[in-house]
Amino acid sequence: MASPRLIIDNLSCGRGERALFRGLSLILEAGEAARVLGDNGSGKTTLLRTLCGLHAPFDGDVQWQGSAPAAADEDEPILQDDLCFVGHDNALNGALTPIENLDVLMRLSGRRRSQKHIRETLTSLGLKPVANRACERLSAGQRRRVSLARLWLTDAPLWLLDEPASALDVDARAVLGARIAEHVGAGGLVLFTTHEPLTLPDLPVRAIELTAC
Ligand SMILES: Nc1ncnc2c1ncn2[C@@H]1O[C@H](COP(=O)(O)OP(=O)(O)OP(=O)(O)O)[C@@H](O)[C@H]1O
Repeated sequence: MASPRLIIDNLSCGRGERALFRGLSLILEAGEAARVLGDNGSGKTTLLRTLCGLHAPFDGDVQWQGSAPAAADEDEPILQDDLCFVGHDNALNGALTPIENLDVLMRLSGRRRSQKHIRETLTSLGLKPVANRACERLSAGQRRRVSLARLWLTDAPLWLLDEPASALDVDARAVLGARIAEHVGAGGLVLFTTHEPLTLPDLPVRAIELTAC
């Protein structure tokens, strides 16, 4: 099987009728990480959501594993099996525990993970004491860690991460940075945004600047 590759060709994106950026082209190969740069409101989240198929691009083309992402209004699952999207929001149900939330999120991405595996992952991220507590009763940083735990549970090659370090303390940011570097070192691809300091050890990171319309 060919190496995974994300191709973005002359992409223009926006919200509603309003275009935000134009002319974005990028080829992200296996073993590469790229950071999307731009001011608040420049369209970084819109870009990542478009790449997932949650919005249709205004113009241009996106290819992942040789095909365009599923359109948001199709009956098929929006998230493809071979990408992991961690959005700005944590996508957690406040009434469910971290274990229950991760069970659901992994199933939605086409994977099943045992409770034991999920519990061990949460423990490794310092979340053992809250693993059975409703997520609405967790701190902001704890909720972000729960959401990011998917990065230890998924085997998807492409990660799209929107502000993954938000609400994380220094130690958790270091753990996240090491996990991203490990994934890329193993041939994964990561496209991320961040306003927080995020160090990726020994990893060259390409910079992608959005050009405002
Ligand atoms: N649901 C929505 N409907 C209409 N416009 C939206 C919606 N969500 C965001 N926008 C607008 O789209 C623009 C781009 O938003 P986006 O979230 O992509 O920016 P961003 O670069 O990720 O910003 P930040 O750095 O603040 O996270 C903003 O002007 C925002 O007001």
